Amino acid sequence: MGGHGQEMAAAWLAVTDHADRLRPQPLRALVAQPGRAQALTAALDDLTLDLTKEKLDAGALAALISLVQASGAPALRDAMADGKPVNNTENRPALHMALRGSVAPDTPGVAEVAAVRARFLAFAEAVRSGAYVAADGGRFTDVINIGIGGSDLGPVMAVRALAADADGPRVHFVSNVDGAHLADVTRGLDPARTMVIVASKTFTTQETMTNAHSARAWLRAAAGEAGDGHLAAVSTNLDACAAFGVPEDRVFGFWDWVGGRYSLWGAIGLPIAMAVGGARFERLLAGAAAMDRHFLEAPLEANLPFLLGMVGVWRRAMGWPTVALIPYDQRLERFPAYVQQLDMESLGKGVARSGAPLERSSGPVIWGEPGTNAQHSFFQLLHQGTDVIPVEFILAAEPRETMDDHHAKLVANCLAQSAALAFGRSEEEARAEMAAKGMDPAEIARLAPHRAFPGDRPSLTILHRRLDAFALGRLIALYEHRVFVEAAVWGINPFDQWGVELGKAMASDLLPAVKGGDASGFDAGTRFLLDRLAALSAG
Ligand SMILES: O=P(O)(O)OC[C@H]1O[C@H](O)[C@H](O)[C@@H](O)[C@@H]1O
Repeated sequence: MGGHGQEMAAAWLAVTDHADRLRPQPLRALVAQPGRAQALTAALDDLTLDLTKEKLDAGALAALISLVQASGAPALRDAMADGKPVNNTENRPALHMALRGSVAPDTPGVAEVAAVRARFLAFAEAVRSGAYVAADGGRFTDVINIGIGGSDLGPVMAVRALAADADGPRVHFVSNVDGAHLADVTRGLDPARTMVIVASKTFTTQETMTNAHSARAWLRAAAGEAGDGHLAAVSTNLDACAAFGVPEDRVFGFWDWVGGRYSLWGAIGLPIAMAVGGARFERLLAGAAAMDRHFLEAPLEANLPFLLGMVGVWRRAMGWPTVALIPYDQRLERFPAYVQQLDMESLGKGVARSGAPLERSSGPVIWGEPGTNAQHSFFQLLHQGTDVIPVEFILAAEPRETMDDHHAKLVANCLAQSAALAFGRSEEEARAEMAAKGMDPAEIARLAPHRAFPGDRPSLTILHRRLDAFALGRLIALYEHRVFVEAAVWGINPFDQWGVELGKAMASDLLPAVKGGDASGFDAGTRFLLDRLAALSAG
């Protein structure tokens, strides 16, 4: 697996040559080239990827396709779908596609997927319908999901994204070990009416277990031991769930071949099913499965995840280290946070699959907030700052809320931003505009440099018909597979996350000292902070 040295070196050289050729070419000129829409857009049904405002052209794209081919990414994709151990540092397959029916059912390890799905969807329906009731015989009105990382971000993102379809209990999320999180979520909730799902692949994560114990105490304070009937668990660690006091019939399992950040398609998705019901959850899976088919079958030049991956590789070749992800969709407000984990935990690596140091930059810094809000805060820097920050816009043609002309305004703003970033406004244009308003010439001269926009800032737009469960599933799977493509080209294993371990281990070591124990073994800086903390909390 992986590319062959010489072929890869030549393919990289071609890509960097194109990057050097295109870097000085203004987007104004590139976008005006004929045939750009044919060469730089692609679609899967209504889902459209517009790369016309990326600093790319057909020649650069062809070089990127050759690079992808030389890297062996298509063969690695097929190996993933076949259940081969593509997660080479943990010696296991990465079979999240099995959770939406996109791998052969006889693939080793996936036999239980459908049965577990049927169980957790039935449980969600029982809570929603009132067939499964609270200790006092009444219905559950609220659900709290306790989990962190992949056991939180997918569900919280999806539940917010699908708010238009929410017809079940209200679903809340607690992730942070900061007691403020649990306190703020439980304040105003009635423990007699609340179900708590403890979601943790390992069932050992400090934050989740701490919150789980406190939440169980909150339930028990209201209903005694019967409060335990309000608990459910999602984990691969069934013994630990039993030890925590959740009986088997309310424990929903998954498998070590699902990474946390790829797990919302299985039982980790229980809070989504609680909020919107099993039928919509199946639509979410169907949307992801449609993207899986496309990823597995479409030719590279028309394959959305491959194209998006190539753009990611291209941006690093151009020297741009960060990406702003800006959904023009309020309900996708947690999508950037979700993609942060998906992308940065997968691609934030400095060594290749072989363990050799990477020769090139790998995953970018991803960040973002929904538009139009972002326009009124950090877009200043995107337009006039000294760094080029590529933007990914996400936009639906149809709103879920038809309210006056809100949606037309949202759309106009999104299109305006990508055009403004690409084309800017020259100093001459700024001057002419001020002159047309009759401004004083000295004032025009003074302000022109401040009112000019350099432009030439790339972006892409992902457009779909409307945000529903199917479209959301498709969009998430698009980003999942894009990460896979980038990892394959850079030669990274995207399925491990050893980089989160060190801080966890140090936190365990520090806990006794924070509680007042011996701190002499720690470094001087840490001892200073421990002393200050002790002084401040005492005083
Ligand atoms: O589901 P859990 O085992 O509680 O893990 C929760 C999260 O914590 C880990 O440290 C990883 O960084 C994440 O990939 C994971 O999703």
